[in-house]
Amino acid sequence: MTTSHSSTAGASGAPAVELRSLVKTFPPRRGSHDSEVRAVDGVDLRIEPGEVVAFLGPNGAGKTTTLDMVLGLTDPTSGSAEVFGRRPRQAVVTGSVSAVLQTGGLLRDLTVRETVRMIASTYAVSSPVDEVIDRAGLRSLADRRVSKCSGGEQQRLRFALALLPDPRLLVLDEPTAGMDVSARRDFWDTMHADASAGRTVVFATHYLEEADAFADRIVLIAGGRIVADGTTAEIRAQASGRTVSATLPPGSVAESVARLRVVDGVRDVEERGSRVVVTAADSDAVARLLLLDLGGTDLEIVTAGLEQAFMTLTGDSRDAGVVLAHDEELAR
Ligand SMILES: Nc1ncnc2c1ncn2[C@@H]1O[C@H](COP(=O)(O)OP(=O)(O)OP(=O)(O)O)[C@@H](O)[C@H]1O
Repeated sequence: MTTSHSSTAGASGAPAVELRSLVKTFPPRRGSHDSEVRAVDGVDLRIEPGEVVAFLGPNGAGKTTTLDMVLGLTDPTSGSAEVFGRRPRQAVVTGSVSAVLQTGGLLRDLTVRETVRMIASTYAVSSPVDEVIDRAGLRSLADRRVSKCSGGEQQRLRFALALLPDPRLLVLDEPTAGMDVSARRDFWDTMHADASAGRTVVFATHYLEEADAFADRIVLIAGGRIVADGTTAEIRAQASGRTVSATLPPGSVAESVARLRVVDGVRDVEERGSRVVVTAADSDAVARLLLLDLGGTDLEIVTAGLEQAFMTLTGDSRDAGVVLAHDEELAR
């Protein structure tokens, strides 16, 4: 299959996306005493043509607001966003960038093919309808009404629509939210095939494994800032270390936690009832202290995985909606 987009090189050699000191604030909610919300708080980022980049972060991290500025849907409070060296709105108008958003935009009574044909007719130049349907993996569903398509199939249809202008940059904001594992896998299989043709792809996700499996590069966002940026392996290395946990004698936890916190190389000490979980560079020293001095039992030492790295870098985001569970099927 051939594609006509020339995403491996920007026309002027410009990066696909360049964000400089990007800030977006929102006023406090009416009647609230809170201060303004700094949704994006000084983001500098350069994405080269052809990269596949995941924005990974917990709820409220600032992913959507950042992508909205890349798409020209909202203006920065300060700083700048450029797409292939242009202002985002110009890039959208010329078809250099398009987006797959989570909701909206589909008419329930049209079929899949009718939908693609209708949107294609709004572009001055568009990819052929049947080619786009094929590329989005929709050939067998082309005559199905949108209302009869599953959530995952409707997302593939939105993907097909985003492909129509043959954009050099495709932006996807949590494209698989609400899909089950098998629908997510199907969606990413389709995306993999398309991205291998050299298109630049930037997507936001809560799913660690999705970022790991699909992106070349992960940009970890928390509190409106980039807290890590690199390949999965690099991110793991940035937060390398081991987790040592043990059960402590009743009544001794608070004192032991205080002692553990001041040990050289200890990054984090967490209390879980009578157990403590310590993240440290030197796990042997911590294990010795726990067993010999603090009366610890049931010792466990675990090498930090990507999940631990994520929590170390963002602060524990488990409650904020980041999906840390492994989906082995996705990570093929
Ligand atoms: N229009 C708005 N008015 C006020 N606050 C907003 C607005 N849009 C976003 N925010 C706030 O900005 C912060 C960042 O939100 P954003 O939607 O960018 O995060 P996110 O990382 O995409 O989160 P999620 O994964 O939950 O979609 C949040 O605190 C959010 O409540």
